[in-house]
Amino acid sequence: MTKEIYENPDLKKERQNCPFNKEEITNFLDGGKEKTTERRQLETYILSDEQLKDAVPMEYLSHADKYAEELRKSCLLMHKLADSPAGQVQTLRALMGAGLGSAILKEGNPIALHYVMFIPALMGQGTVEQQAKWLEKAYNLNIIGTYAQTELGHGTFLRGLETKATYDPVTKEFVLESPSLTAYKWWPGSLGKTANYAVVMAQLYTKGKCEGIHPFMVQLRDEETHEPLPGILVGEIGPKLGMNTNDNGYLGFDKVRIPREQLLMKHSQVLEDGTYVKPTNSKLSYGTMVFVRVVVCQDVTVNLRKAVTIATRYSCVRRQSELKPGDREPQVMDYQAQQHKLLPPLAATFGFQLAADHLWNLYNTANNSMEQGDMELLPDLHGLSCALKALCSSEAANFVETCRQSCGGHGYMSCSNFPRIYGQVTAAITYEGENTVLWLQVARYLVKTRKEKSGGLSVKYLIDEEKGPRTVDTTPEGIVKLYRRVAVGLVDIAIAELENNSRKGYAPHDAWNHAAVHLIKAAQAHARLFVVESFVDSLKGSRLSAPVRAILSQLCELFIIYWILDRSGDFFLCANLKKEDLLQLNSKYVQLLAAIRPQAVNIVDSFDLRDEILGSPLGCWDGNVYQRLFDEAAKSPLNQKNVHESFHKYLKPLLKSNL
Ligand SMILES: CCC/C=C/C(=O)SCCNC(=O)CCNC(=O)[C@H](O)C(C)(C)COP(=O)([O-])OP(=O)([O-])OC[C@H]1O[C@@H](n2cnc3c(N)ncnc32)[C@H](O)[C@@H]1OP(=O)([O-])[O-]
Ligand SMILES: Cc1cc2nc3c(=O)[nH]c(=O)nc-3n(C[C@H](O)[C@H](O)[C@H](O)COP(=O)(O)OP(=O)(O)OC[C@H]3O[C@@H](n4cnc5c(N)ncnc54)[C@H](O)[C@@H]3O)c2cc1C
Repeated sequence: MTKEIYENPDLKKERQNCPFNKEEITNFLDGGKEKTTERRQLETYILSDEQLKDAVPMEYLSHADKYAEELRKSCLLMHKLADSPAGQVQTLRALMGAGLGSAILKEGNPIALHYVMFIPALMGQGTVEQQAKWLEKAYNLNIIGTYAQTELGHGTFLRGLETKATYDPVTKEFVLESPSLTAYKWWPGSLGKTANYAVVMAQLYTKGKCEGIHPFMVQLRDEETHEPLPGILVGEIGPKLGMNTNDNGYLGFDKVRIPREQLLMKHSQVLEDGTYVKPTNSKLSYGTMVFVRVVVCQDVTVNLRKAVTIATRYSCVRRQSELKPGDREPQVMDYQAQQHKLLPPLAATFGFQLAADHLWNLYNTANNSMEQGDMELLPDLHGLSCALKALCSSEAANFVETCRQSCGGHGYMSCSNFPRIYGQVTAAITYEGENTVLWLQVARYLVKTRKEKSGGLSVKYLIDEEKGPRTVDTTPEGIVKLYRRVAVGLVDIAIAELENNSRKGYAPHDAWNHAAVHLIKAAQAHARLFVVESFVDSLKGSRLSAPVRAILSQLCELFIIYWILDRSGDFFLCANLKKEDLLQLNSKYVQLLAAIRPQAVNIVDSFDLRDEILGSPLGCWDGNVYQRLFDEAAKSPLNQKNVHESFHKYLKPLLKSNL
């Protein structure tokens, strides 16, 4: 006899008469039918392993036990790599990302940095010989590494890092030193307890001169005992807002000697006699960060998809208040206010993914040409990776918090999974370049392009002036033009501010600092333009069935209007927008909310996120929210006995004390 599968009647209704093929959207997001099949096989392979399941929710474990438990699962996952149906590379990608990996390693993967930064740093910064020496060991997990750059005193300002690597031509070694407390490395993931090697970024001194920061391969711990090597002072930095089992650590050096060959010398070298050989571009040593910024865009998008799926399903199960006097309480999703909270982030997941795909393609093209010595694409790659990393992470963090709020009190439970998702997304605002700092990097590129009339593909619009009348057209293509005018207009305002500051007698650096508010606005408008343009163009170019195209076009239109309504001042200022245009866009926006509302559950279903990946009683496919919340509460250690021992110790004496 087959067991009947429960499905909440409201969700069941939402799923009836879906006008589009959900599987087609799933394939579109996965990058093809075969990719979907592979992903599903991999998920079944990993998620069906009983040893990878948690005996108790992580929240109830101590800080140290959480780490040990996540490390246990992480190592087990590595053992499973060899037999994975998706092949090692695909499996690793899935396990390191915010999707499948987070279903198992909920609090953070203690060996993530090995794959996300250590191996990419070896590949991007090491010579062929150095790669031959360390890469195989790294792939075989004979060594586990991290990327140690940030210090207690400096994260953003890399030129200010204090760790010193001084070349000694007599012994042909570098001497690593942390000259002060603020020179201690602070933050690198996996550094606290897991890694035994690190790529360490340090100021290179040779022949009495500082040549700036360079990457060094450094062994931190004994390969057998795991004890720190002499002169290495290493530990964990303690609990954080999220990602608590990433064992972020600290690291100091007390005159640690390493052979000359451990400077990663792909781009610059120190010869035996101490002669320094410069790289073709001084920023090539920043390459590992560029790679991770590209990956972050994809990661925060997957996290946003999870948050939106949880909030959307819950909002269709949850009934509250009275919409029509005397009627049954409505699904909270039927309030326009709730649609306004959830449908823009739902649409954003598509916009961000399509922009992130463009960035990934640019990364690969630029990297291939840089391997041939051609650096032409580097400024555009740096500009776009900073712009999209900053935009996707900050918007996603705000959207995730809105999703949490949209679930009322239950969204505040740890088991809702919002705290973890938020902890991960908001971290991405800070790591890999704090967003404000990245916006200012983008602005530097925009101002330079506009003034010098030269720049890469992503900023071409700043060189080619718009021709023809500046009318307001509210078709998607017309709206892209409005965004373009805003981006150009805000760059011009920032430049005017810079010039104004110069006229006031400010030195260039002061003129820049006093124009920061305008510069950041311009950079944000540029990033938004890129996302909006990618969204509109990608839909035009893709081979989609009419029903799928129809729903994705509605989402696209909703999203690009949402941002205009959100920042209408910029559009009045720079794009000729009039009150009537805004009112027209406003009414189009609310019509779109109503038009998309009936398909919200079907759209999130098409993300095809398994319950284990969502990790939330509020977002499960079956909508059995209340029972699942109760089941979660039953796991609390406080519910294992009717009376807790602390009652006898503390509360009872107080109750009897007649205060
Ligand atoms: C899972 C995640 C774990 C997390 C890990 C981490 O967080 S790891 C830690 C992550 N930590 C961080 O992310 C730290 C964030 N901080 C930084 O990345 C840098 O200190 C900086 C970029 C803010 C400034 O650097 P600066 O003072 O050296 O530079 P400047 O401003 O004087 O500009 C000079 C020129 O260089 C150009 N240029 C700059 N960068 C790049 C690049 N990557 N590529 C190419 N070009 C680049 C720039 O455009 C400009 O060009 P122009 O106009 O002259 O043609
Ligand atoms: C979860 C997590 C994981 C991390 N993992 C790693 C890792 O694996 N390896 C590693 O090396 N590091 C890692 N980091 C460190 C991270 O890269 C830095 O924290 C980040 O680059 C910001 O630097 P900071 O902490 O020095 O901030 P600060 O630069 O001190 O920022 C403080 C404030 O000053 C502002 N500010 C700074 N400079 C400017 C400026 N020029 N103009 C205007 N405003 C400015 C910032 O916007 C911010 O508001 C991690 C951090 C986190 C949170």
